[in-house]
Amino acid sequence: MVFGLKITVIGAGAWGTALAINFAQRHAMTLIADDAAHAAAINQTHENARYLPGHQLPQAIVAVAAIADAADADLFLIATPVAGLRSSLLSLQRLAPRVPLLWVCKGLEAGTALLPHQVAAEVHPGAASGVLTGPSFAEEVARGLPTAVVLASHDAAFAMNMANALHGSSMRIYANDDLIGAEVGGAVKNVLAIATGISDGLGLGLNARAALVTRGLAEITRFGVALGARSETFMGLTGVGDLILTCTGDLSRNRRVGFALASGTPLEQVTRELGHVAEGVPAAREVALRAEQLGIDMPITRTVIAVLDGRLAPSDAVGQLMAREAKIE
Ligand SMILES: NC(=O)C1=CN([C@@H]2O[C@H](COP(=O)(O)OP(=O)(O)OC[C@H]3O[C@@H](n4cnc5c(N)ncnc54)[C@H](O)[C@@H]3O)[C@@H](O)[C@H]2O)C=CC1
Ligand SMILES: O=C(CO)COP(=O)(O)O
Repeated sequence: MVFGLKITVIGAGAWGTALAINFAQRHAMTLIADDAAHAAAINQTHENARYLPGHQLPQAIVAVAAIADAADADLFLIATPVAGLRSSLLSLQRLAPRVPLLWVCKGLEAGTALLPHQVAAEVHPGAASGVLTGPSFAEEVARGLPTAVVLASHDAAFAMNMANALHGSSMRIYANDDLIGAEVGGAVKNVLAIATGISDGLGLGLNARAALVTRGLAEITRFGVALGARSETFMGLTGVGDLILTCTGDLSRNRRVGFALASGTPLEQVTRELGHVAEGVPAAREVALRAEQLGIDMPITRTVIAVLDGRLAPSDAVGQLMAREAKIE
């Protein structure tokens, strides 16, 4: 087998592990696990039982416990939640300041409301970088099912080179230079998946879900364009593509949060029992904050926050949206 790049994946959660399985067909993959015990378990069993149980990892994938143990890479893939992005970037800035990097997290940083590329610009501006994002459940990628995603970077040539390098028979990768649009689509669809989870959990029907998805797309587009994105990006994989997947696919953790809230489970218990990150929970407040600063109306996002904060019962949430005055579409 011919190996292309030496790739270090930072974060051996569900998504980092699934991407490592896919890319191991063409590249030499190292996974940074949570700790030494997690790395040892992955290396012994060739399975990541903590985050992606039931999927065999190719023997060639090696897990280690620290970035310093795998700093000699051609490419870094940051696969932590947004909450781990800044610290990962700081480590890379120190250990491998010129090595290209990609992130795959979807959200806005809690406390700063920054998009991932804005965090990267702050702490690690020296390396070529971008986001890999789009409609892609880890479970299906790990099974080798066909998936299409987008590699977006402000540097169009870098996006094309990386798309070519990572592209494979079960993962089609399109290049795009609308980094803002790609990141906004990925961040806000998680909030809307909580909304459709609530609606479906309450049994409000397919009409209500289609309304939430469509009006949600209008919300994403208004927000993204105000931040400098191109509106057509939201008609692509990272916009409507990921929105449909996450709002309707039962593999979505954010959708599952909505379902559990609809059944009356408190948020704290829902997130604890999930065992994985649900980025829509922290992102909702950051999106609303940024939208308010921009003067953008995001009623579905606002309603999701009211439910997350316990100020609005899930059973009243969709009714409240329906009760808004008639307006032009
Ligand atoms: N699972 C999926 O299907 C997909 C996930 N994503 C995105 O990828 C990112 C990671 O998601 P998953 O791997 O599914 O999450 P996960 O919950 O399965 O795993 C998260 C991993 O990051 C580590 N982590 C958690 N908080 C951290 C922090 N503050 N600093 C450093 N490391 C931390 C955990 O220990 C774990 O190894 C999220 O932003 C998610 O939205 C994107 C596409 C698909
Ligand atoms: O981003 C995803 C699919 O594209 C995964 O969504 P969840 O985090 O809701 O599972």
